[in-house]
Amino acid sequence: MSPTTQELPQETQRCSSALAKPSRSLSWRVASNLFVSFRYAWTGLSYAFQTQRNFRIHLFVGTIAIGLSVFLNLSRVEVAIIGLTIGAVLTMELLNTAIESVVDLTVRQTYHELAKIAKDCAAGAVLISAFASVIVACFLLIPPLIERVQTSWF
Ligand SMILES: Nc1ncnc2c1ncn2[C@@H]1O[C@H](COP(=O)(O)OP(=O)(O)OP(=O)(O)O)[C@@H](O)[C@H]1O
Repeated sequence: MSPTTQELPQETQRCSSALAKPSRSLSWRVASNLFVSFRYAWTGLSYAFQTQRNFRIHLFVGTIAIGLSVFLNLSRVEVAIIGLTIGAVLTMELLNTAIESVVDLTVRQTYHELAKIAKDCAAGAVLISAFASVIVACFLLIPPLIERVQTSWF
């Protein structure tokens, strides 16, 4: 049987009532306007760039892929598809970093099976998106690249 409202611990009641409000009163700070929101988002991107080696690798490879697609005169749709896949990989990497931080905040340096599942699944999501982007790049970049090499060499 579920406990009545009076039986719930005070902290749980406080959290429940805070969650019911749209003001997000549980948050330590809420962005006051759109500009401030963008500044926080930039801080997150900058944190990921400085601390996550994989994020830097994906950004580097993505920049090469976009440069190559422009150099090879790919159609606008093809460049857009490549851009979307790069965006997906970087987004997954950021979400992976966010999940890692929340897990570390929750369990600190103790081993927990659920912490392992959360981190492994987040890492798996990055892997899937990276794998998909490699397939897309193979289909869209390799054939015109081979063609370009053949016409310039032979
Ligand atoms: N608190 C924990 N409890 C159980 N397993 C953990 C815990 N912390 C980390 N692990 C295991 O160690 C692995 C590596 O942890 P880490 O925090 O470096 O994540 P990661 O996804 O490999 O990091 P990155 O994306 O930066 O390479 C996790 O995938 C998970 O299997």
